[in-house]
Amino acid sequence: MHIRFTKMQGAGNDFVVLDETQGRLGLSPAQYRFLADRHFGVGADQILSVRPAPAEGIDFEYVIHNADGGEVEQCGNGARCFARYVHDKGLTSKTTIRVQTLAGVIAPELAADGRVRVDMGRPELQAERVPFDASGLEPRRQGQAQTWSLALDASGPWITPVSMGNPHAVLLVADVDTAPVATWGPQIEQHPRFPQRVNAGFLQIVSRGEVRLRVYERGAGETLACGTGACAAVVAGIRLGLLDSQVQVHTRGGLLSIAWAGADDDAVFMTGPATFVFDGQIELPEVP
Ligand SMILES: N[C@@H](CCC[C@H](N)C(=O)O)C(=O)O
Repeated sequence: MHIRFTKMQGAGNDFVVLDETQGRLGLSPAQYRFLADRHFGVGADQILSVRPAPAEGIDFEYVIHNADGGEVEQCGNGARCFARYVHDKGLTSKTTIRVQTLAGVIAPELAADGRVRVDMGRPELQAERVPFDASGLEPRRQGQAQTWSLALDASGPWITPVSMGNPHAVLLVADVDTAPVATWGPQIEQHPRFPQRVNAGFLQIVSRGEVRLRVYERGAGETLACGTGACAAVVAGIRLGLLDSQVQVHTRGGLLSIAWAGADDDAVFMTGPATFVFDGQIELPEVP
């Protein structure tokens, strides 16, 4: 099968975007993995599919597959690229679009400066809803947050579980450059207390309005940036009493601005870049 695609990136988190507004391509998990493969395919952290609106009041459906071929609930950097794609490819003239994801409706908005601002919805901090299995564990309270030990070694790590529609475990580190992302990342991602696996965020507090962040993503490994990871890290940092409501998040691939007013019902807002890289076409192998 021969398909057309667009390569995009948001703060270095890179995507293959597929237009399925005129009909589904019906790709298998192995074909998503092929597209994401950096040696044999195009190369991407996630594959984003643009589908027609599933209901009244919604503009598009946004479907996300990780590089491992699994479908996931949410992707923040992808949401910005999705909005830039549907607007610049002429699929809509709206500058604020309502997008259905597996995790609910989000609302990206194209800003005048070229960046995209996304209402990412409200975070979920109830451990069992992330989901995180805390049975038999004693939490440690810090500020308004609870942290839990994953008992990987004597130091913990102590994590704050947060859902942004997809699951995150946020842990504080002194320096992201020396944090054990490559060793702890996969262990946290696969930890049995996270029944749906998890994205692991390593958060360094620089000041009350500035952090550095590295994320080992579920189904993709460490990426240059993770939008939902940035939202989850700022929510955790605010609840831990360490951050104010507007935070600049430095990732390895760029800067994301996150705002959260701090109450359970408040939505998290993320602003950042969304960049077109190239259009292409590729022959997909017929793999199930
Ligand atoms: N890169 C993303 C998150 C993509 C999904 C994630 N790996 C998961 O499995 O939940 C972002 O920018 O949010």
